Amino acid sequence: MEPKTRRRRRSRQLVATFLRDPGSGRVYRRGKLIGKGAFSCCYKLTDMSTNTVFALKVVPCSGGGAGRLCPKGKVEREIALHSSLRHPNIVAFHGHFADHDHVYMVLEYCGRQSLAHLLKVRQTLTEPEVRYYLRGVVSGLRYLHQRRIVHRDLKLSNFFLNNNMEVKIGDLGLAARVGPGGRCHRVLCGTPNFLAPEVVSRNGHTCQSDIWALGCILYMVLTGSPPFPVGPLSEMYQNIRTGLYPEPTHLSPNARHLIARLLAPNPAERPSLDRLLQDNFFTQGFTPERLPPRSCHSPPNFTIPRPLGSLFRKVGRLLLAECRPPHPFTPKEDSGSGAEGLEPDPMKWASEAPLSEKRAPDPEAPVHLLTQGALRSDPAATQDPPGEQRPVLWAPKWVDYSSKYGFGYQLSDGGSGVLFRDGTHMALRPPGGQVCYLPTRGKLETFAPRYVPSQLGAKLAVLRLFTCYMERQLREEGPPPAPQLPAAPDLCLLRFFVSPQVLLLLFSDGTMQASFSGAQAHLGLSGAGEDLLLTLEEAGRPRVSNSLHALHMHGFSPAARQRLRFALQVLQSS
Ligand SMILES: Nc1ncnc2c1ncn2[C@@H]1O[C@H](COP(=O)(O)OP(=O)(O)OP(=O)(O)O)[C@@H](O)[C@H]1O
Repeated sequence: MEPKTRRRRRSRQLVATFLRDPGSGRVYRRGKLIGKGAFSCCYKLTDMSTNTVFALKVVPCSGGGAGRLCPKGKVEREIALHSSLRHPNIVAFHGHFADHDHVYMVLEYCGRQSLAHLLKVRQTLTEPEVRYYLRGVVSGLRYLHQRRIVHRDLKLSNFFLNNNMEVKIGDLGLAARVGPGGRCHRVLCGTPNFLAPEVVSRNGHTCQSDIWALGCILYMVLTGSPPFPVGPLSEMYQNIRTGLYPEPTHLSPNARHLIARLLAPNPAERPSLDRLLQDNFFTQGFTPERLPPRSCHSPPNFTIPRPLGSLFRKVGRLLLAECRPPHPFTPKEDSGSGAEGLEPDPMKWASEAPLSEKRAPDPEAPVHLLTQGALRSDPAATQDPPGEQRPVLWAPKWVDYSSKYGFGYQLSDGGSGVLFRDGTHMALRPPGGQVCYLPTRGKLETFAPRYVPSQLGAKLAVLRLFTCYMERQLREEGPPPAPQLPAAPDLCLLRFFVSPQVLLLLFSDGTMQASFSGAQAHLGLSGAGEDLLLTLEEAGRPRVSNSLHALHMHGFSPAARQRLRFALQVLQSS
């Protein structure tokens, strides 16, 4: 017997290296063999005049060709149907021609093969990836169904991926238009363990039979195995008819619920494509806008999901840019005297140039308070928000008087603090008003209010004045803040950045706060490690906190994502 490799090489040579489409006059160069199917082979193909790369599907139409002979009429039906379609999530059909031995279809080249190839490497996919791929598939399938076309062979190997990881439904060899009753001929075709109960029972394919296949696919990509494993046909078909599959208990409740909806034995109970996208599985989890090519080999890293990663990089840059050498604190005439000398002109408080433009302060320059603000701290929530309700410490009010004294803030636990121009920090801690002074980082001095040393009197006066001002002048809308865990005595503000649109604060416990004046919104990152907590708050909406671990598992909701995008836009323009 001839060695296998030699036989394969010879059958491949049967497809010429240069091919001319007599209809268009285009000349193509055949490239390497991509793979072989039951009735066809697929090659890489280059248009000689434009260098565009395509996939060439070659179907033999006489004995001795590239593969098994295709049933008569099948390829013509495939061409007639596929060539009429144009959609970003369907493999594009660019042309066809034939010679004595073969029919050639010039198709869009999908350089990253198919989801079947990907799953073979990865074993299972993460929920955000599955949402991403399914969104594309649903979009392509909706297009087909709107044209009364059922695919009838939806499976992972027919979901192709181009170089940009965009998913494309391909192989329309079994696709057919449904008749007036919404059904195709009552034939048993497709991949056996993805067949819907009505197809197994020979009641014909409908659009809902494709939806069933999506259920099988969802199950398979999340668990790594099909819901109805190949086995004795009668047993498998019985399980399909009754919708009996191993319960994937390790999946999220939303994933399990959607699988159950899709694998409803009664086709009428399966969701439509539009309803499918409204399922909690889609609406309560984050869907990446694109996936990196490396996700073909390993799970993409959603630990800091987009756009959060970019946002924190930007925050980091802005805060570092604000990092100036400490400047001596010389209140001179204001020293120890209390409020009068410091009382700023309220008209000037918000009228100066943004701090992003400011230079190192000139001691002789007139004193203006540059920026001030207040954010609503606890909007009335009428229902439990998704996510967690852990107490989060943040600064709803602030005063920027850094041109002369420092930056003051009030914390949600009722305490307040000032980061002085000389880099020292002083805070008043509730309930007794204990004074916590940090002359340098890591060195904490605490005093009862009456025993503050006289050399710190000026700073205490500034702190008191700021506190008083924030309490009196900067009113919050809505109810007073909810009770909070008190801040640690050594908590201090490390950095701040103020522009007309945004305030950024970085505290010594790693808490980062970004507050957006126009939208009355704020986001914060607090805690550490697995407990890192992202808090989003917006006027009129309940505050939502999510651990980064939960975001890693389930991703952002669309609303949270939108808020983060907004935050990023604001920061980028700062
Ligand atoms: N448009 C395309 N771009 C890139 N690769 C493709 C394209 N179409 C098919 N392929 C690849 O070519 C190989 C053969 O595909 P083909 O459609 O001929 O058969 P199949 O889908 O593997 O099997 P069958 O048609 O029997 O279900 C497969 O590996 C497939 O991933």
